[in-house]
Amino acid sequence: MNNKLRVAIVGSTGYGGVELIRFFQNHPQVEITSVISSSSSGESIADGFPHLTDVIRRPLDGVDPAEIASRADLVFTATPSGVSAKLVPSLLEAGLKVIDLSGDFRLKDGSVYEQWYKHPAPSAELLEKAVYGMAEVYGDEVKGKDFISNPGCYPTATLLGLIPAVEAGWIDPSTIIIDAKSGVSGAGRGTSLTNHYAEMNENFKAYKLNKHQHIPEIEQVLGNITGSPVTVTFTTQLVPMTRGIMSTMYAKLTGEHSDQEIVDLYRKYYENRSFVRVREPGIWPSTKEVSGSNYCDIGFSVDPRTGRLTIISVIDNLVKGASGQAIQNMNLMMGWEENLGLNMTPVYP
Ligand SMILES: NC(=O)C1=CN([C@@H]2O[C@H](COP(=O)(O)OP(=O)(O)OC[C@H]3O[C@@H](n4cnc5c(N)ncnc54)[C@H](OP(=O)(O)O)[C@@H]3O)[C@@H](O)[C@H]2O)C=CC1
Ligand SMILES: CC(=O)N[C@@H](CCC(=O)OP(=O)(O)O)C(=O)O
Repeated sequence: MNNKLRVAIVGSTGYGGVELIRFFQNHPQVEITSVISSSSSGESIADGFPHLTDVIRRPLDGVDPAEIASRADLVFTATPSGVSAKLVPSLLEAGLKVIDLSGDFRLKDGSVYEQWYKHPAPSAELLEKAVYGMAEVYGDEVKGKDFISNPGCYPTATLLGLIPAVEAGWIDPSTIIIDAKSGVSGAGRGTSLTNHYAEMNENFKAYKLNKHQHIPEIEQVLGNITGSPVTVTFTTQLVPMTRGIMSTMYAKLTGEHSDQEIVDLYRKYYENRSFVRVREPGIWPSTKEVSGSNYCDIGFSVDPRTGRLTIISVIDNLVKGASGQAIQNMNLMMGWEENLGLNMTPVYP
């Protein structure tokens, strides 16, 4: 008898969706029983993604919560913000466990969501119910739960880089500046002028300055840790590469600490966690060193002249920033080892 967890993917024809499919090929406890599309049901996913030829043989299903519940136990919603907010309530009502990859359920205050996302917020009850699945920080809260809101890509790189120092009180949260860069797959598969090859190749551009929807997510988590409101300066930039996020953070140190002390603090914080790798002093990570993997690599530099700490944190936006982290959350929900199916060595070079 097959005792595998039956999994469905809504938004399977997007970048997050196909990344889930790639990782599930190596997961011993999961069977994909439905790949779902709102626009191409009945077609083969390999029509749009020839790299999935012979990987997924069943045709795409439509978006019907009752039908999904008859085929699967758990559903990933890799759908745009606004879509997840409308769809997830019916999936939960149908009795499915849900892991949502969008930003729709991350912010606990609906009015803050509406201010930054410009869509009607989900109900207060569902915002309360959604567990923010940053496994390294809130893993215990994820265990055994039915509904997880997967963190954003930039917040994942940024928060994993900041939290140990903020929690220890070693940096002043009011001085945090975050300079973040992303590859273009962060914007999804839909084409736009901004992501057009001729616009992005050999180019480097800032966008959504002081207006990015991930600002309140970062501030919500840091505020919960410090116990008082935190505001951050957050700049996002597109770089001409496919995958990867580098988040570079600057903050004032509250006391004197060496690079080695910072490294020791972070190694202690992430002790026994599979996916955060803390670099030796003077060795800083690059995006290629995590590409295709669920790792977040972090490096530091203390500047005794300015009293500031620089933190560099890198992830693959589609893996640790989206689908890999979502699978890590699924593993924790199900009471499995968090790294099940995720032990992928980065693709290098
Ligand atoms: N790309 C990234 O690095 C990250 C993305 N995210 C978030 O994850 C989610 C998915 O992102 P990504 O895969 O990049 O996005 P894509 O744009 O690549 O894919 C989104 C998919 O959603 C499906 N979709 C669109 N409208 C509907 C609808 N009304 N009902 C059901 N499905 C619909 C589409 O497929 P179809 O038309 O076949 O239904 C589409 O393929 C987004 O919320 C994104 O913000 C989070 C972290 C990182
Ligand atoms: C490069 C790029 O465009 N990235 C996207 C990330 C969007 C995303 O992941 O959105 P949610 O997490 O809010 O769902 C952006 O900056 O808006």
